[in-house]
Amino acid sequence: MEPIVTCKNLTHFYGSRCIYENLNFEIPKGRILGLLGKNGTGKTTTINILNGYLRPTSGQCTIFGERSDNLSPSTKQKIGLLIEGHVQYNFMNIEEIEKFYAAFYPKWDKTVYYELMRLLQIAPKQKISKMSCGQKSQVALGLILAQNAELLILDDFSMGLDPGYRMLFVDFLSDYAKSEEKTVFVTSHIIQDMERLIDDCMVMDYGRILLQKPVDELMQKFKHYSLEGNEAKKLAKIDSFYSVSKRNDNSEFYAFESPVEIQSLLQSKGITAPNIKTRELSLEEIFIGLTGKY
Ligand SMILES: Nc1ncnc2c1ncn2[C@@H]1O[C@H](COP(=O)(O)OP(=O)(O)OP(=O)(O)O)[C@@H](O)[C@H]1O
Repeated sequence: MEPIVTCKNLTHFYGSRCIYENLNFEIPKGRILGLLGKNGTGKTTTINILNGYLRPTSGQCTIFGERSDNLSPSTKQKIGLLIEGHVQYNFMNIEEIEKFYAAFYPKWDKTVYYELMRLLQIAPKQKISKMSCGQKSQVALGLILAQNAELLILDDFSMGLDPGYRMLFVDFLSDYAKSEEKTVFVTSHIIQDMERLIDDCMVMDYGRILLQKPVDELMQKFKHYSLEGNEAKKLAKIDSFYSVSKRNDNSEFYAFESPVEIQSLLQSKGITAPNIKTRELSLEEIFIGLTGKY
């Protein structure tokens, strides 16, 4: 089956500044892809290209088989898009805004909207103007889900939500996407949320893509290693090691290799490490290990 989203050799420059070159990825039907990157690495740029708001400098992006910069109205209807996070019609209440939006979307499914509102304890008569920033985000998310789109593109979906509501929403979205076979592309700065939600991840650094992998594989293979003594200089010369540093009397690094492979790599570089320690990582720690602390 053809993937829902296909990006081939996507390259974008703002003026002479390269955001990235030759980005290739696909999102098969029913998968959730998370785009992770530090501030200003190009996540919103990618979302704008996907939505056809921005034409890439070169390369091509297709959605449901059509070029993203020339989508037909019927294909646009299949895409639910969260860009700003907030609903604008402050004078309406929860029920009124649902009815208003329903008129624009032929496949509108109010059940999912009211289910989410109930879970988040937002009453039907509650006025949007009297809601907090986080509550408004929740309404916006409910309205996106009710569109019953086949592809959901959610930029920074967790903006303004507190930890409890974020977890509620992430679990709700994850169950909903799996049961309805929705395809999802998300960005968020809150990486713990991504760990619970996404199937595949793409990590961006400034000017390039660092990595694309299924999250399970990433979490299984990428580990933190710590060995006694200051060997940071030698370790930094090993290309496959990430974020080599010295901490107190230890040297630390991150790598995809297994402990056995690490031992033989170290031996080949003349480093003896009888007491090397390995630690499994959360997705947030993996992100820091891959991209560095700053
Ligand atoms: N229209 C534009 N013209 C010139 N430069 C831009 C434009 N839009 C974004 N940029 C620059 O391109 C880079 C990537 O921006 P983008 O908004 O895609 O990053 P992001 O990963 O979404 O960031 P954040 O995590 O802060 O939301 C940033 O350095 C930004 O300043």
